[in-house]
Amino acid sequence: MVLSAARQHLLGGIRLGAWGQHLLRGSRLGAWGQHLLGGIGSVYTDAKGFQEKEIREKLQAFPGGSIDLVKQESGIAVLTVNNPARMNAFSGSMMVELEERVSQLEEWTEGKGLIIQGAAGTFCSGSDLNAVRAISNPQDGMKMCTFMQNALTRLLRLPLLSVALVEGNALGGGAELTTACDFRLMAPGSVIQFVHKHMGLVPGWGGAARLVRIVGGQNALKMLGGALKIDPEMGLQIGLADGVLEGSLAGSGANALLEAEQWLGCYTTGPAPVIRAIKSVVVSGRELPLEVALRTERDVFGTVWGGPANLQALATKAKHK
Ligand SMILES: CC[C@H](C(=O)O)C(=O)SCCNC(=O)CCNC(=O)[C@H](O)C(C)(C)COP(=O)(O)OP(=O)(O)OC[C@H]1O[C@@H](n2cnc3c(N)ncnc32)[C@H](O)[C@@H]1OP(=O)(O)O
Repeated sequence: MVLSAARQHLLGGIRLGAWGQHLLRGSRLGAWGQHLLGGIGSVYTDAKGFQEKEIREKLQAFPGGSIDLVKQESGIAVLTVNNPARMNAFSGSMMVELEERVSQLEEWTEGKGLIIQGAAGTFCSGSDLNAVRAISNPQDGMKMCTFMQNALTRLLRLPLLSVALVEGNALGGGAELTTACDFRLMAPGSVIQFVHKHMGLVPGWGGAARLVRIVGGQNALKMLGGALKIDPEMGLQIGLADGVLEGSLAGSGANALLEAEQWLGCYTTGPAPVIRAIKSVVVSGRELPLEVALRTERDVFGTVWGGPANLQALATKAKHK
């Protein structure tokens, strides 16, 4: 395949999942279509001076907790931020595990949806403050941010419809993590709060850039400037929350998860290639200049046109009443 200089530039740092690699071999897809269907990857690369291995080793020096992934037959995976003794704060090793779980999801070609939750009824209280204290110099802070921006960008670009199931608190980096999902569902009594100003900081995991795209610049300024506690009602009002869990079902982790699965199921019902193509055209529309997005949409369209689901729908003379 011969790539133009511009295409090569665009491709810099992109990691293909297995599906993307498969499509790459002799397919009709353009470069972005290939990447989108495989889950396009990184913002930073070794070539751009990002020493991932070095940062990974540094983060591993701060252990504790885990990031647990369960891929279900239904095509919906559940990712759990698990460090309940610290209200699910992210240790360094959990940051590394998050990146590894994202890699596993990039390889999961049968997947359609993803739910991110915290263990034990609360979402995530951000970075582990013990680790934060140990690396509180600008160089190390920027390295950690680079690593997390990469992981969260790849997470948001997965060809899966993703939802953050927010129970309890999503604070600091935890609030940023909610913005790396397509949707946010809030349980009664839950709070999303960018506490960064109170810590003398701004978001660094890409949370500010994503927040502006979700709620607009005005609301983002208010949320960051006031370190506002966003409850479910306010979340719905400003478009941060896409739904609020029923009070009757909330309160127990298992029920909240069940409710989130039902909610997400409204959007993930159908064949995986179609659901993944839907996410891919939305990512391209969200992230790319219009002309590139249009070409990508055409290319992704080509993967489903005349495909099994399309032919079956044509054969059954579907009516959409
Ligand atoms: C801001 C930028 C940065 C980034 O983007 O990377 C960050 O995210 S920094 C972290 C920002 N988050 C915080 O500052 C959270 C601080 N914690 C709290 O406000 C409270 O602990 C709260 C509201 C999460 C829970 O309050 P609650 O009264 O219900 O419980 P405890 O305070 O008793 O907490 C239980 C236990 O968890 C420990 N904990 C909580 N959060 C963290 C954290 N982020 N890092 C490390 N440890 C945390 C807390 O210290 C308690 O431990 P204990 O040994 O019992 O004292």
